Amino acid sequence: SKLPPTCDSVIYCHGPLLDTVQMAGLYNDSKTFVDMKLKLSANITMEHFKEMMARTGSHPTKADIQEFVNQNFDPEGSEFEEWRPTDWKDNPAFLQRIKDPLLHQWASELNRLWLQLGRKMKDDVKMNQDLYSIIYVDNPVIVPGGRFREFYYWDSYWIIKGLLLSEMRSTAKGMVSNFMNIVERIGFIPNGGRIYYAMRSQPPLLIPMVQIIMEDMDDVEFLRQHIHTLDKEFDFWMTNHTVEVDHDGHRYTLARYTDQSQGPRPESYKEDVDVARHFDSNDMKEELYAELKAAAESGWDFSSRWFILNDTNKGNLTNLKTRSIIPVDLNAIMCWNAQLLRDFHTRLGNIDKAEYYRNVHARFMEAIEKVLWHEDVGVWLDYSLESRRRRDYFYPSNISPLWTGCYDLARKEYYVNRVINYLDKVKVDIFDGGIPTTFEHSGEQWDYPNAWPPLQYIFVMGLANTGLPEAMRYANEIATKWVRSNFEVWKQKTAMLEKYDATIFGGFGGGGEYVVQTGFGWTNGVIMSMLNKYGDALSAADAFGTGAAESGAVYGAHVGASGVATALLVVLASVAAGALGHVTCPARVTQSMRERSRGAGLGSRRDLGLMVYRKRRDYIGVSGGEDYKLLSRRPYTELRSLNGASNPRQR
Ligand SMILES: OC[C@H]1O[C@H](O[C@H]2O[C@H](CO)[C@@H](O)[C@H](O)[C@H]2O)[C@H](O)[C@@H](O)[C@@H]1O
Repeated sequence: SKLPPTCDSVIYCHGPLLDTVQMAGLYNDSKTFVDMKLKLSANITMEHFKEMMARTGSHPTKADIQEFVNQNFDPEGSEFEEWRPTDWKDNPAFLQRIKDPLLHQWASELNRLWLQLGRKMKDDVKMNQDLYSIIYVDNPVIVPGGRFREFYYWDSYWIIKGLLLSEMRSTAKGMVSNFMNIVERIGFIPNGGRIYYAMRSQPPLLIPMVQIIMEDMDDVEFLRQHIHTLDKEFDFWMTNHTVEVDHDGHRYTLARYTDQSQGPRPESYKEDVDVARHFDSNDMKEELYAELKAAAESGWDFSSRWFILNDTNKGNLTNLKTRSIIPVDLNAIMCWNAQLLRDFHTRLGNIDKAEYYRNVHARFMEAIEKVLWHEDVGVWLDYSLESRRRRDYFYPSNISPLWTGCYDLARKEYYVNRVINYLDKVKVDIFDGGIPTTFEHSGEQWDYPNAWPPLQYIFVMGLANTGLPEAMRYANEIATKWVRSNFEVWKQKTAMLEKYDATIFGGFGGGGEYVVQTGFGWTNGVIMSMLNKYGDALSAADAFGTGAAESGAVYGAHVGASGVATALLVVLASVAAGALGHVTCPARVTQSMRERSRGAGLGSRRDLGLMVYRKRRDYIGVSGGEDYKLLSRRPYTELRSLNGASNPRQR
């Protein structure tokens, strides 16, 4: 049977008007047109469109189409009025936790950015919803920024984290209340706050949003008032997104992203139609559109993570098979949701419901363990429904069960040790600008070399939450790089970006179908969270006076006193304790580091140059500075290849 369009509107979601305007390519960004406001009703606008088509013999020029749009639409952004969040304050308490004066000042400026990202809708939107593509909500929201002028579902989790640190409780709660209202009206939360997003969702983080609101405010009445809405959203995901997976003679229920609508994405209409030209039949084009929309639902639009070509992740957008992949992170989130709902219902005294969710949680735990965990690889991996095989590629989401606590906590050491070994093997900690999204250079924005804020957060907090020293050190190291690299961009541009470049210290993200956006909601929330967690010890630059990991991201072992003698003692003690494989100071490498350091103006450091070779990992620790630190974990070979080369960080 025929699927419905992305929404009913013949202006914003389907039909000849949308097709004519979007295919004319009037704007650099296809989203511009579908965010415009109608001057008159949809019916009258359609009459004007038909007249224009008749006048031009159904072959309007670009100028004819531009004139039609100018005469019938107001510019994008017409739905908002001036708004200053009433709960904004200039000195929230979390700032006091940040000791480094530069980072403290930066955090204070980030706190100020909420003032630029707040949006309140005009009353006219409520009264004349048909003239707008924006979905009306009662409470003002904080948007991501740039072209993203409406709420985004999963972005809002990190935005709300930041708002709570900024003590903007009423704005945060208002956003969650909007979501509750939307679930009641629409049945689930759309990808973003526009009607053209209303047939797909995004990673389901409403229930965790309520959890962080509860942690902050402990408002049981709020929970009681909305618990049924949370049940409803969870049901939506269970009903529409789960599949049965036969594995090793057992049947498991797991979730995946999908789409049940017809046609290209209205906000990227031309882009989608152009990719669909590779297919002849309408059915195949529709299959592609569904895969594109399912990928958008995942939040990773687009990525080689969703390509299947001969059971690999090679290819391009024509190879998208999002609906055939069971993603680790979605299932980790579903499992977490079930656990939180169990906790919420227990708190409210709803014993039967709590028992129901205890069961659902247990089933997700088992399915994640049996289908997605791999003892031999030492991590969780996405699963292909096509080949019934795991997809053994690195993604930060591979470790998301650590973040959501969806693994057997009684065997925590086992899982965490395996995961750390895995991370050492894939060597994702060698980059100066954070953890890359994948190792594939596809040109898509959720691929190498881009590094995305939510993924850094999931990665860092996942490791840190385990409470185990090696994992916490790893988390600290990545958080340090991320904060410093974001700060470097801020120093250059006074801007926060939606994504960065993992391979370049202070590098911008790129690729995909639109230019990198600034603002930026989740980026600010993630940095605030990291500064809140690590700000008591984190500095804007390391002991060498640079922020780059090249000269050493802080590894974490800060060992007082000074000098090589102390350092050696510490190293030997570490070896004795089994932390390092063996110690050697290869003269050639030591010499080259000295030269490089001198080149960087660091030659006067009297104790610079001790090298520690970590055999187990083939990584090197570098000592330096007044205090001894174990620093970079860059591979030995990479340090060698950097010898004498110009600084690769400079663009
Ligand atoms: O217009 C193209 C796509 O834009 C959005 O995706 C990207 O931005 C979102 C807001 O920051 C973010 O949630 C998403 O992860 C990004 O990939 C939108 O969500 C897509 O649906 C849309 O097609």
